[in-house]
Amino acid sequence: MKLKFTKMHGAGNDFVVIDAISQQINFTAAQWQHLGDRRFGVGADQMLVVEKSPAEGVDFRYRIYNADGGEVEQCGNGARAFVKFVTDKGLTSKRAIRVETMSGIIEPRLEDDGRITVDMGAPILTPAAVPFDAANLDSRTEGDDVLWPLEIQGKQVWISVVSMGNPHAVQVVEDSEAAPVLIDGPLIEHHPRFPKRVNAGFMQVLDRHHIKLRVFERGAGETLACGTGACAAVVAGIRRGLLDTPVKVETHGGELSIAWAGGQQPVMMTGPAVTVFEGEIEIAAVGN
Ligand SMILES: N[C@@H](CCC[C@H](N)C(=O)O)C(=O)O
Repeated sequence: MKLKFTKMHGAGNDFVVIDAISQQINFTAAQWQHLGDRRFGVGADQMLVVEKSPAEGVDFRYRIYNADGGEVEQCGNGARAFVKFVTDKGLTSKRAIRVETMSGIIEPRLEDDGRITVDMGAPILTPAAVPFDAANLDSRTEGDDVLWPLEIQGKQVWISVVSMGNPHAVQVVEDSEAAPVLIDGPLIEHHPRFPKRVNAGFMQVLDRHHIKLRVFERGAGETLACGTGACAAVVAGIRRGLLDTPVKVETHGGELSIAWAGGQQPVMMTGPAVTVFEGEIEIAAVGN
């Protein structure tokens, strides 16, 4: 079939966005991988699929597939791209949109300056719900946070575990540029303590309102920015007593602003969404 798509990015985290209201989409993992492939397909960190929601009072549903073909629960930068997509395509005239994701309903809002703010909901901090297997581990506390020791190839790193609908392991590093993101990232992603794998964040604190962040994403490798990773890092940093809301998050692809008042308050993420080009690609039948 011929698929119409829009190539977009949010702070360099890039997406193939697909209107599944006017097109019938039922791809295999191999077909998602093909779309995400930077040499043989379009190339993207994630594929985003926009659908109508069957739920009352909800405007849309959007589904998220990582470049490895796996469907996942949440994507912060993707939520902003989604808003620009449905607005630019005339699929809604609302500025505040209720959208269903695999991990629940989020509420993005288009700002006057063109940036998008997303209410990402409250962070989930119970290890089992992340999910993280904390059995027989000796944790330590720092501020209000609980840090867990993770063994990776004979060394120990201390991580905060946070779910923003999807799982994150966040560690504080002295220098994010020198951090072993490409070596430790995949080991953390596949660590047996994370039964659904995990996104691995490496955060450098510059001051109480400013961090640098690199994220090795589950199913996509290191990306230029990760929205849920930025939310998880700021939550961990505030709980550890290192940061105060709001926090500017500097990534390799741009800046995000994250605000969180603590506890069960929602994490608010503001940042850009950009359309790169529109295209069409032939999708061959591969996989089941
Ligand atoms: N890039 C995203 C997160 C996408 C999903 C993630 N790789 C996962 O598997 O959970 C973001 O901006 O949040």
